[in-house]
Amino acid sequence: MPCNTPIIVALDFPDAASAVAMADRLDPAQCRLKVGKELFTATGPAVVEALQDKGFEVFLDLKFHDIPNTTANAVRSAAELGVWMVNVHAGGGRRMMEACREILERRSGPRPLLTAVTVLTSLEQEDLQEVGIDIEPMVQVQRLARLTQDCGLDGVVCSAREAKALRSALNEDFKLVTPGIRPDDASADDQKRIVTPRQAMDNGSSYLVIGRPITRAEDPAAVLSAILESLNS
Ligand SMILES: O=C(O)c1cc(=O)[nH]c(=O)n1[C@@H]1O[C@H](COP(=O)(O)O)[C@@H](O)[C@H]1O
Repeated sequence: MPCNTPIIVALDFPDAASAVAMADRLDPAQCRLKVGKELFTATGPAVVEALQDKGFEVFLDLKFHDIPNTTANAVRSAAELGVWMVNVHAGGGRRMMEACREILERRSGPRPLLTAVTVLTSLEQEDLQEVGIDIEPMVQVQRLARLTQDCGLDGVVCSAREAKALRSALNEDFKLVTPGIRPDDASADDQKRIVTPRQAMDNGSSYLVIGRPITRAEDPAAVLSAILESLNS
């Protein structure tokens, strides 16, 4: 059954067994799943296939950032896995992002959505300053989002705090993928630019990436259902 909700559950687990056990508690009609660096480094592509076999669409979140040739070939390898979405860092620049889009266009078969991370949701202004970026996160996100759209990618990963401003500045179908989502009663953990699920949707997010508030809950399916309900109320 195709998934028609905006929720992407981040499976940040150290091994395939834990990730698959979590997937078994979730419903592919209610969410997509995200495989990131921890899980993929530990297990390789097998876990992606196992999750797909259970009916889930998978966002392969490896945030590629390298020279254009290396990154584009990595994106092609991700596409060969049949994933629904793959991402790169917008900071890799125009030539890198264009090479990634072009390699997907040249390939036959289903094309994953290609998105670019703008400014990580764990960063705030002081963190940017320390790495030589003397502007507010919002300004840097807007700059990188415009560049990403210009390079022909499908969307960006950003905080839902920035989604409202981006939604009005970018094409209607440009995807805004927003992690750093926290229901009112949840701990922020290491996230800084956080937003509630409902507010994120009201701000114009296309997809909400949610990890620990669901995966560390005693009853992950119940938390997911409550979040979905909060979006409909
Ligand atoms: O690309 C991402 O998914 C991502 C980008 C970003 O700016 N911030 C961010 O938290 N993420 C990912 O989103 C997930 C958030 O997980 P929780 O903080 O547990 O909800 C993690 O898997 C992060 O790797």
